[in-house]
Amino acid sequence: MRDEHGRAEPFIPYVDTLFDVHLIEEKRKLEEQEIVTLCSEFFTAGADTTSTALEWIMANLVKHPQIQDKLFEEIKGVISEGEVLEIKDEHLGKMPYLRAVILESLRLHPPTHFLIPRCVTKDVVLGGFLVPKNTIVTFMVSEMGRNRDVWENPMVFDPERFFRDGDGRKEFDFSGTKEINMMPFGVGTRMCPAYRLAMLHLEYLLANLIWHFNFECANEDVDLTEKHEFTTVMQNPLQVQITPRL
Ligand code: HEM
Repeated sequence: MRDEHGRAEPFIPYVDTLFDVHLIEEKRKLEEQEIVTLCSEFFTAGADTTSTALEWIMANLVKHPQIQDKLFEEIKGVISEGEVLEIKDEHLGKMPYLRAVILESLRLHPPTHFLIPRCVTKDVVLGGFLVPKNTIVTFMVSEMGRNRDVWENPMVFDPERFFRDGDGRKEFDFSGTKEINMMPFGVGTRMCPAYRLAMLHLEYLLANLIWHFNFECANEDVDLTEKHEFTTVMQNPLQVQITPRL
């Protein structure tokens, strides 16, 4: 979707909406400093997460060249002759394997291994355990995506797993209203407000990178050891040899 200036919709409304926020209990609008803080939080929350996600995706595509080739073939099948310079958002919806590659990487290597902690507001019995009021609860995002009871061969990078359950175009349930088997963006009222933007960014960046270049490992093998920083990054950053595709 694009606005009247031709800009993709997810990029437009955030700052505008902050000017319209009305704090009902305090009966006031946001102050300038609050708007600046929210904008800065938005950049921090968005930049590291997206770049970390992209690094893990590229690492897996370098480690598994046959998956990179398959992705390139999908892109080639969508782009018609003469339309070679830039893959645009209207092409992305026709690339289910592209989306599956990104989902598979977010399952196995979610940029944030924990959600923002929650506090229990009243005593709850969950799975036979009492969770008392005021308990701080943390959700282990990476453990969910690697759960053997839910995912077959969870440590194998296999984008095809997102097709086995349907025709591959079935929309993945990010919000977790139907089922929750992974939650790279969290779920519920505090889930990542920018998950659509993040997916669009990743699809756009990845499709254009793979369309123009071939990525190969610059070392003996890709080391997928993790290191916990603000996001969970590669301990040994990815080093690649990049060749333009002819
Ligand atoms: C691959 C990229 C991204 C991932 C994996 C990601 C993941 C997450 C996660 C797990 C949370 C916490 C959700 C919860 O506790 O339930 C979150 C919150 C948030 N994210 Fe993202 N995010 C990404 C991209 C972005 C982008 C691009 C932006 C902004 C442009 C953004 C802005 C935010 C904000 C503002 C919050 C806090 C929401 C709140 O506290 O209510 N994120 N994100």
